[in-house]
Amino acid sequence: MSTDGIRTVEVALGARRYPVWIGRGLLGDAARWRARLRGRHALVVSNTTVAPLYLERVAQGLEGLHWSSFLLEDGEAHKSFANVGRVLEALAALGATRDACVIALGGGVVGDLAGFAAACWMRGVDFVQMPTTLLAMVDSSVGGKTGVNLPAGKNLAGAFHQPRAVVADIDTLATLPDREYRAGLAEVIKGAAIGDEDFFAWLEANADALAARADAPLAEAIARKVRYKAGVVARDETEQGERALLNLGHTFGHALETAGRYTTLLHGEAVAIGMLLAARLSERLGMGPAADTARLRRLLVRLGLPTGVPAGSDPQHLLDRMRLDKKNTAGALRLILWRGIGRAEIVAGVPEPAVLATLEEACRAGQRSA
Ligand SMILES: O=C(O)C(=O)C[C@@H](O)[C@H](O)[C@H](O)COP(=O)(O)O
Repeated sequence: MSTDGIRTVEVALGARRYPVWIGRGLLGDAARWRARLRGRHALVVSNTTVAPLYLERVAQGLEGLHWSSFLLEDGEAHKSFANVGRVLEALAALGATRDACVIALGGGVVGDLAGFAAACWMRGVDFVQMPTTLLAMVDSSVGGKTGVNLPAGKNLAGAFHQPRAVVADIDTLATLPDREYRAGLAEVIKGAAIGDEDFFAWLEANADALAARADAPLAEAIARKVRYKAGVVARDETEQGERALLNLGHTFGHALETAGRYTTLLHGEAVAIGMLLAARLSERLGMGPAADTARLRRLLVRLGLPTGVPAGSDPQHLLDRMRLDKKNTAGALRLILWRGIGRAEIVAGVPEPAVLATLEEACRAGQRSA
């Protein structure tokens, strides 16, 4: 950590390496991030919830540039192709040239969509991530996965396009609703569950402090998760191997999100449920110890996250959704399973009957608790 309390994690991608700055007051610290903007045009993409709170702070740093803003409606349901088209129209209206920069000010939806628009405009211009949710800070803003949802599934269209910088201003979390904050903690837990048992134990020890948003543990949790993810991305930028591990809980989670038309569960909530389903499936396949599933469940519950599928979920429908996951190969499910805390594994050819049985069991339990 530097003397001003800002932590820097570097995503080491050679000539395209970039910093993730984590700390307080960063949106107003234009001297730092403005240096990452190359040209004279900037388009700030945000949403109708975040812009009234933070757009002005960013705007002060854009003085002297030719810039404008484009606001989305808030929510995952707006991460659509139609809205990418609208962002591209806004870039055209701005007269943005190839050295323009798109600034994503908001959560994961804003970041993914704005990044995808940046990847498309004139075949690719710079973008800077300014995440304002915990989930975006610890996960979606880092690593260059951009894209949109289709009615058929989550994130089915997109591009790898790395940002020029990630500006994670922890002050913005002060206005984040509790439900969204907890959803972000799911992505923190995920990192530990995949590959860092010590971090998992640290999360258990600090769960109450994190639930209360205590300053120091929160900054530490963000930095640890970002450091973990940055390492994976640097080793496997385009998910040819190891990076797929970051998808723990996502195949189940994406199916749940899509089945609920992106309105029932927040992404982090779906990931929490999905991780538990992956753990239960691993148990069923004789891979993961039941004690670790229970430990994962306890931590999720302590941090206020859901652990059961929504009432009315249909197992066969969820399985059908899972067949369209990007990790699959022709005719075979490829899932992230685990051998216990800190030991996730990529498993190809997962038998569908076992997946269906896991879903059926979860849906029966969901029915009982409805
Ligand atoms: O960065 C990654 O790689 C991840 O898988 C992180 C996920 O948590 C994130 O939700 C990601 O956007 C999902 O990617 P997808 O490839 O499953 O659509």
